[in-house]
Order: sequence, then structure tokens, then C-alpha cells
Amino acid sequence: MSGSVITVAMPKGRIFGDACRLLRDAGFSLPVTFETTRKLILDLDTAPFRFILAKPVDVPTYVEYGAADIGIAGKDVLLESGRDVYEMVDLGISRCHMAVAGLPGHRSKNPYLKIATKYPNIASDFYRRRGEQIDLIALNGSIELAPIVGLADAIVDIVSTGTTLRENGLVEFDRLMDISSRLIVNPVSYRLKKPVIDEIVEKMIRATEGTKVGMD
Ligand SMILES: Nc1ncnc2c1ncn2[C@@H]1O[C@H](COP(=O)(O)OP(=O)(O)OP(=O)(O)O)[C@@H](O)[C@H]1O
Ligand SMILES: O=P(O)(O)OC[C@H]1O[C@H](OP(=O)(O)OP(=O)(O)O)[C@H](O)[C@@H]1O
Repeated sequence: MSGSVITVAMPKGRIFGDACRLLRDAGFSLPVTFETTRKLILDLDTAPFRFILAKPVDVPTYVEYGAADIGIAGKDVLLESGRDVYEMVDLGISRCHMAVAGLPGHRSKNPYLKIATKYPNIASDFYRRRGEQIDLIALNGSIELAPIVGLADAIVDIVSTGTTLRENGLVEFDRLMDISSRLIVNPVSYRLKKPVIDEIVEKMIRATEGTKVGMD
């Protein structure tokens, strides 16, 4: 783990813009090139911060292993990965929810429900709590295809605007949990760099106050 430099694991992709806005609101002077560069490690000239740009699903891994001191990750990714990190702040960005969805009126002919998902742990846990045995089909994207083409009886996936479900003729059966992005911290970093991490946490809490309004 780097001396007094704080390494921040940032999720590339859809969360990145909102995460950068929040960091700027929290007082970090990120350069304007931050959102457009293809570099994966970015140092700040103005403060001892280093940003690493990772795939969203990998952020908890960088933080658990201490390759990053802190990071920003979706609650879905945190629940699914079960990584050993501290979840310090609900940032209120990239809000969506996890749901079971499928074709309206669909009746399964399978001995166990076939559930397609990018989230096998979350899906298994949900059906285990309901006392239902399922067949899991792990996919990596375009999950909504699975019930339409007969690969699965239902899906467990993220819903945000509901457009993907609607445009593919699917309906939501159950709402599992609300999702938003969280600030996470490596437990050892927190012990070693507590004052500076607490300061970041405070600044992020203040910056997120606006993002909580109207949370669904
Ligand atoms: N439709 C959505 N609307 C809002 N937030 C979403 C949506 N889908 C996913 N998210 C949130 O954004 C996070 C990142 O999304 P996702 O895993 O789709 O990666 P991505 O930004 O598309 O990048 P990549 O495809 O490279 O993994 C998810 O973990 C989740 O918390
Ligand atoms: O309710 P909506 O606003 O339509 O958003 C929901 C969609 O967004 C995510 O997909 P993503 O865009 O990440 O595509 P992928 O799963 O195919 O990678 C999610 O898996 C849903 O398919």
C-alpha cells in the first residue's frame, strides 16, 4: 500500500461521470481531461491522490486487496462480490433497483425455475430465503433476452428507467432491493490513514447531500 498517497479506485463506464462530479463537489480538483483520457492511472497535481480506473465489477477487488485505499462501487456489485471492505457512504448516484422480471403470465414447465442473471449470489440468496430451489443460468449482459428466447423462466437484474423491460415486453414480478453507489474503504488503509480517510468521507457526505433528494 502506497505511503501517504491515497489511491482511489474509480468505476469506468456509466458511474464515472457522476462519480467525477461528486468528487469535484467534494473539493477535488480533477483535471478536465479526467473524463476523456485513456490513461488508467491518474495522479492529481494538487494533492497526494492517485486515481485508478477499473471496470465497475472489479473495484471491490482492488480495494479489498489494498491496491486502492478507497473506491466507488454499486451496492449490487458489493452484495454480489461479498468483498471484505468497509462501506462508508451511500453516494446516492447511479440509482436503480434489483428485480425479478419475465414474460407476463409465463408459467414454467421446468422442475425448477430457470433464472438468468449477472448476479448469481444475489439471485440464489433471494430464492433460498423464499425456500425455492432454482436452476441458475449465469450470463454477462443483455439479460432480458433470456426469457424471450426461452433460455430462462425469469431474470434477476437491474431496473432503472424500466425501458429495457418495457421495450422487450417483460414485466417486473418482485422488487429485491434499492441500489446506489457507495464509497468503500480498505480496512487496513482505514487503520493506517484514518485522519485523511475520515476527511474524505466527511467531504463526500457533504457533497452527496444533494443526491439524496427524491431517492426512490
Ligand atoms: N441501468 C442502470 N441505471 C443506473 N445504474 C445502473 C444501471 N445499470 C447498472 N447500474 C449501476 O451502475 C454500475 C455499473 O454498471 P455496469 O456494471 O453495467 O457497468 P458499465 O458502466 O456498463 O461498464 P462495463 O460494461 O464496462 O462493466 C452497476 O454496478 C450498478 O450499480
Ligand atoms: O431500466 P433501464 O433504464 O432500461 O436499465 C436497465 C438495464 O441497464 C442494465 O443493462 P446495461 O445497460 O448495463 O446492459 P448489459 O446488461 O447488456 O451490459 C441492466 O442490466 C438492464 O438491462
